[in-house]
Amino acid sequence: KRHAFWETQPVGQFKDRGDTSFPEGPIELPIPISEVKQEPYNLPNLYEWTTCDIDSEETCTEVYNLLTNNYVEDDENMFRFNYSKEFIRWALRPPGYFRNWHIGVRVKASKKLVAFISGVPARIRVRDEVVKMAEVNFLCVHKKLRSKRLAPVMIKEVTRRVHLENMWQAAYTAGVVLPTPATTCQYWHRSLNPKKLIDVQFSRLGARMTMSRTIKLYKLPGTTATPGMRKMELRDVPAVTRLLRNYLSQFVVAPDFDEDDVEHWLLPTENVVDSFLVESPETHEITDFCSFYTLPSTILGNPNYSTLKAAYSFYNVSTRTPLLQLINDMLILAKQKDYDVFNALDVMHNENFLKELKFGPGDGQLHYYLYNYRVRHALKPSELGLVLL
Ligand SMILES: COc1cccc(CC(=N)NC(=O)c2cccnc2OC2CCNCC2)c1
Repeated sequence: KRHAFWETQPVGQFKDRGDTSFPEGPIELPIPISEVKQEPYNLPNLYEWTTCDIDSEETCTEVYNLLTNNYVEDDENMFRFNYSKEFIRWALRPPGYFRNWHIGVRVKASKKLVAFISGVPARIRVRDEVVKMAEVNFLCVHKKLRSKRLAPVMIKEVTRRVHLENMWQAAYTAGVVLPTPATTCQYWHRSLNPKKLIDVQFSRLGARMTMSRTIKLYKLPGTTATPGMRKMELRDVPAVTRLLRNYLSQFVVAPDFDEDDVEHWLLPTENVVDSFLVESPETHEITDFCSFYTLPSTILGNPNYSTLKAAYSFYNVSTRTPLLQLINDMLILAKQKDYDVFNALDVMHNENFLKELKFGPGDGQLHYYLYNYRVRHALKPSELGLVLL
């Protein structure tokens, strides 16, 4: 039965789509915390819940190894996301995070970690309402334990723990269609190292294209073009927060970032997140901002390469520098740091640069979901100002 689980949940149901009688907003109302189930859901007998303390080197390594061997692969099973340990620590410890939202499942007998799901708190604005939500991510069940219906009970357990913190909405993404996408995005890739991308079959040589012609097509200047472009520093947090809040205010769904959020999510962290800004050489005003996060992929079964070094567009704001020039400079910086590919979704204003800067469409879509929050009709990607990791 398709979506047997999701038809039991407070999410927009396919059968209700287009029915404008439903108001936009929460589907179920909050209940008193005392009425929330106080004890964890039952797991199949052989398994037990565990809270993963990712500050612990040992436990963080267990989560890293589980994801490295069992997390999301592309449609052709040629690549698997390979989030680094420092990325996992960054992703799971934003301001106000809850340790017990980092939920693992262990085999009782061996204590082996065989599944994981996480939530982090976020303030997400939907139109003119700021809603406290959990961003749920990294749902992973060991390959050997698939179709044991572990995922539904893990989703119910993270939901229960979110309810205990008096939060009633969540945001998540998936490559599969579930009831019911708030937005469906297309992903795009910009080759930085076309020879490697073709060798590992991430890309194909275009028709009537030679390798040398392809390398020339994607060649970038060695240095950036924008005067005053530099890495973001701690002292820039107030100005970047102002710039970003103003930019994000135009989208239907977007994070309601404050300075603590900007410091956590956007201050550069080596091999995790890179962010750059343009400081006007005349006025010293911060006029533009761009950022990407680092998410390598394991290359499955290639004799010459084991890792694809990928950058993912994060938040970009151009108020003075032309968007094309700002993003092209970010591509140049990523190439300087030896990234193989730069990925982006067609969210926010990204469609204004994708084709121009030689991004090619990916072969899949990323669906965004809101839990217990109905949006009248699916948003256009350009109305979405939220990038999940
Ligand atoms: C290249 O290696 C891959 C390894 C696993 C899956 C995919 C395809 C894919 N599913 N890509 C995306 O979901 C994607 C493409 C462009 C931008 N962000 C993305 O996903 C982000 C956001 C959602 N969580 C995963 C990372 C590619």
